Amino acid sequence: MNTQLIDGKQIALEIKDEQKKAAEALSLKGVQPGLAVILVGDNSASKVYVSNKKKACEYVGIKSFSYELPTETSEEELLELIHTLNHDKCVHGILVQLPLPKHMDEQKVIMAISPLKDVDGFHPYNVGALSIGLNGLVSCTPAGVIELLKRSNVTIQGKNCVIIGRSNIVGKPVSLLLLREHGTVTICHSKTQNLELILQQADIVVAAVGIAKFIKGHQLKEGAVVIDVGMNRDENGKLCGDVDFDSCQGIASQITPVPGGVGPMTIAMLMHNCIRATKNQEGVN
Ligand SMILES: Nc1nc(=O)c2c([nH]1)NC[C@@H]1CN(c3ccc(C(=O)N[C@@H](CCC(=O)O)C(=O)O)cc3)C=[N+]21
Ligand SMILES: [Mg+2]
Repeated sequence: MNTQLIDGKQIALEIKDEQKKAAEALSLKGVQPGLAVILVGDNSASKVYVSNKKKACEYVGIKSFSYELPTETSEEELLELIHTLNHDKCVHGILVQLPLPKHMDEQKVIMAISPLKDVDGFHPYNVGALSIGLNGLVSCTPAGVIELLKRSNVTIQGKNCVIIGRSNIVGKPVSLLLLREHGTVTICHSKTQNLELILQQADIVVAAVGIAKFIKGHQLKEGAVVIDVGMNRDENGKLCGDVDFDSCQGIASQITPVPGGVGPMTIAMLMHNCIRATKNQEGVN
């Protein structure tokens, strides 16, 4: 079996180019998409992510409004800023970078964002919409996983899809999206018995456990498609996924690398969500 690489960086670029065209079309109608990005505190990883998101906005033609607040900011002040942005006609998307400092209730903050501007798809309204098949904003990483499969010509319908991990930000929404695409979905987690047996049946594996190189090639069915959502550091401090990439060579039919797989797709789908939110709020196509 010749294992094909799923090039997330390239696919993300294609999506950003599509969104750029969409932004140009909006511009001709006098509409300028706007994204507010809020960063509280000085988590160095968060700073890098936020700057990458702003760069993507610039590339696509979305105006970004940046709010960098000190760690000591009160929850009340943050809620007030969100309230102001909810009513700001120039802002179509609001992103509050997570994690927030410990003295803030993340759920409360997310719930303060207007569901129409919730480009992260984290608001319970959008999560609920996804679960009953309504057309809300879908969380970026899970949407990126589906987009990678579709653009790599992977059939989801009828396939055994095994998701390792049940988090609210990846495992659960990915399972709902795969179900929406008519996959046969199994969610595995730390209490799952006979994981090896379940994995052996998987046509599509989505790994989102947060353990470096947790899944090995010999556990896969021959020809499985592997999407690695993990972002870990290996023993040498190098970025690596939840899948032992090298051991999957010759066994998987297609596989995403880390970095260069799902990560860039998260940002591309954020751009997609910003354009969608803009069209919805402005009442244009
Ligand atoms: N409100 C909120 N929304 C988020 O979407 C959100 C968040 N908070 N907090 C943190 C996580 C993490 N996240 C990533 C985005 C891009 C890459 C990415 O582009 N990764 C590249 C480069 C990785 C590197 O070199 O460090 C890659 O995998 O190739 C990774 C991770 C978004 N998150
Ligand atoms: Mg990610």
